[in-house]
Amino acid sequence: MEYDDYRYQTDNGSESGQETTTGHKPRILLMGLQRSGKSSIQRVVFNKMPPNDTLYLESTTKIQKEDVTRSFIDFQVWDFPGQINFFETAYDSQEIFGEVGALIFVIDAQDDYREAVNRLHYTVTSAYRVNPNITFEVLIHKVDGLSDDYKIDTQRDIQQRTADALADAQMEHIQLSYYLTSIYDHSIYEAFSKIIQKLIRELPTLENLLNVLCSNSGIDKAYLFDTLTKIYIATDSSPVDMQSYEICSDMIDVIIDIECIYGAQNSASNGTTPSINDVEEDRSATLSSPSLSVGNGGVNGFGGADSLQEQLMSDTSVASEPEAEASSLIKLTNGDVLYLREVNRLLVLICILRQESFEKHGLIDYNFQCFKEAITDVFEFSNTRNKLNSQLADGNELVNNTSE
Ligand SMILES: Nc1nc2c(ncn2[C@@H]2O[C@H](COP(=O)(O)OP(=O)(O)OP(=O)(O)O)[C@@H](O)[C@H]2O)c(=O)[nH]1
Repeated sequence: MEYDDYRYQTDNGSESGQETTTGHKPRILLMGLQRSGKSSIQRVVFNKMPPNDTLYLESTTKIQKEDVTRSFIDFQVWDFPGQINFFETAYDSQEIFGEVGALIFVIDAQDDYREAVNRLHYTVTSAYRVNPNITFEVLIHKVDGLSDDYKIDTQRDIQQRTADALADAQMEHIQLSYYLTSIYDHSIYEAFSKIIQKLIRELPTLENLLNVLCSNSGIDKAYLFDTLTKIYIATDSSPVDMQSYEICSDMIDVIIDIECIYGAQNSASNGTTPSINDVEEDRSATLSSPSLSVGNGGVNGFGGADSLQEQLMSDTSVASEPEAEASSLIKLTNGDVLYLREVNRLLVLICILRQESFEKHGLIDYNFQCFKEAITDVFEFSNTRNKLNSQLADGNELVNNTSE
């Protein structure tokens, strides 16, 4: 099974599999006023840029299109320059907005946001006229500098102004979702997780599978993460609390760092299996059969964290590597256990459970194998359906061309 088989196609804009037939990937647009933080968000979430480095980003002058690769989430992110109006007749708005999955509008909450709200209204109503299937998402961004009360007030005010403007334009049926975000904490990943989940056709099935896994294995909370972006693509139906999400997301970083130091690649070259079962962190982390990294190069000692991220971004050999499975266990001082299992090279499952429940880990492992097989079936099925849809659409195109 190649890793491409696990990638999703969005449902948006087509039951007919439009994205596949045109060869275009589903798009996520980042729009908003100048300096609102669009490029920073793109770099931090998808290119692993440290948040502080965004201080030196230059203003975007034309649309920056980027394919997200080596990720389960197979799409394009378009970063728009804030100063240009893309609904003017000089631009082909059908071409830009026709196939969009989500339009994310970024508002700088540390600035006077009245102009941004006007632009949001204009953008949403104009894009909706071109493509009513777009999901509209509003990031009330840079909230790191704001008090909790002020954050809530700002969100309420922006929501109210936007709702009033849409009502005046008799377009109150347009749905907008709001998120308070910052690149300096997990809120931006949490927001993207929710945004991406709306575009995943298989989400209800994934949630059901996670519910079954949790209830049969004594797991309190389970997240299915895209390893590269740390976006969770599904979770079970128990409520998500920021703390559990943050700790699971941090676990990915811990494992990648450990993998980077003790990783499998160098032992692959000398033919031995790395034995790192006794890696003692202060939280007693154990890691077995590590393969979370997707690089093929050597391990670069303690300076390796960056190089692993680089490998993550640059390696092209991932698809041809044989599948191996990473797992990891971190015991927390409060008696909880974090348990990570690699589903495939792009996805990891991270569970939170009580230490007593983990004593039956044979059962958990067995249930995980069933879960993994079910996930594989779901994506194989989706993949086959996408291919069929694409062949059907190609056939229709051929018929149309011949009849012309
Ligand atoms: N405090 C804070 N600053 C942020 C955050 N996100 C971005 N910034 C800063 O905002 C400034 C502008 O960010 P950019 O990403 O260049 O903004 P942009 O929207 O792409 O701007 P244009 O390309 O001109 O349209 C940079 O100095 C960032 O460091 C955030 O979450 N919090």
